[in-house]
Amino acid sequence: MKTSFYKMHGLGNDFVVMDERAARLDLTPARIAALSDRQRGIGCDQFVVLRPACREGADVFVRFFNADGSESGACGNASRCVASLIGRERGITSPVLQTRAGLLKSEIAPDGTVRVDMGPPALGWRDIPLAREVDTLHLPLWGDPAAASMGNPHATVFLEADDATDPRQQGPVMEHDPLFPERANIGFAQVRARDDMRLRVWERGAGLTLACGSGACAAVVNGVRRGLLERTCRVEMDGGVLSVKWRESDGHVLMRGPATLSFEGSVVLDTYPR
Ligand SMILES: N[C@@H](CCC[C@H](N)C(=O)O)C(=O)O
Repeated sequence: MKTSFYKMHGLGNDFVVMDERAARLDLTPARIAALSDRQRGIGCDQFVVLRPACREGADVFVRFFNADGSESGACGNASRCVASLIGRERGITSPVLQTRAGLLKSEIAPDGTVRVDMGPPALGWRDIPLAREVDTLHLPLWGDPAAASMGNPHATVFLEADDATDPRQQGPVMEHDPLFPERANIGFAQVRARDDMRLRVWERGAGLTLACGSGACAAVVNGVRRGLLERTCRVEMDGGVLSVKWRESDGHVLMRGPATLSFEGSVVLDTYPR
């Protein structure tokens, strides 16, 4: 029996989306990792599963998995993609996504770009989470990173504009540092102006990706906390640009960017190890 999927991306951060709203699929972490494999499976950075919403006001419940099969509470780029999918399916412009990190409101603009309210960041060491009490604005790690959770753990290193650090060297070491009991996504930011930043993100469970939505939100929050950025900032990643605003009135972080459907396909799940 074939199971259909959507292949989508947000600025080149790519996703396989499977729908469990009508019936549960036999998706174990091992099978998700096998399907996410770029040589032996469909291939993606994150694997997204849709379920029926169980919270009042939500249109769909979304679960995010990394390519290694681990689950994450948040994924900014996939949230925009799912919002655009649900918007098209239901003919609505403001889908509400239920996630492990809470309800996320979205707005689809006439040009197809999507704004997602990612909610407020969590900045306390227990909430990120960190293994012990430290100043979350200055972690005792290489590069003096700042930490924040956007529903998933992030640390942002602020590099000089001409710094040649390769995220593939420092990223995996920092992802697995014992200070992060659930591992972490590591952002490498270069502030170019108070409203303009370049960012590369080594993602937990997926490696270096072309863009990371929650990483862009965390980097803006950390840049503002460090006094380096304004609350509204352009974030340029290798896959393109996101616009991020850390709203003063309620502390929510708003992220706007594109959401693209690449193709639809189908796969025989039983041929993948479970
Ligand atoms: N690509 C994402 C984040 C995906 C999850 C992350 N790797 C984690 O494990 O927390 C985004 O766009 O936010």
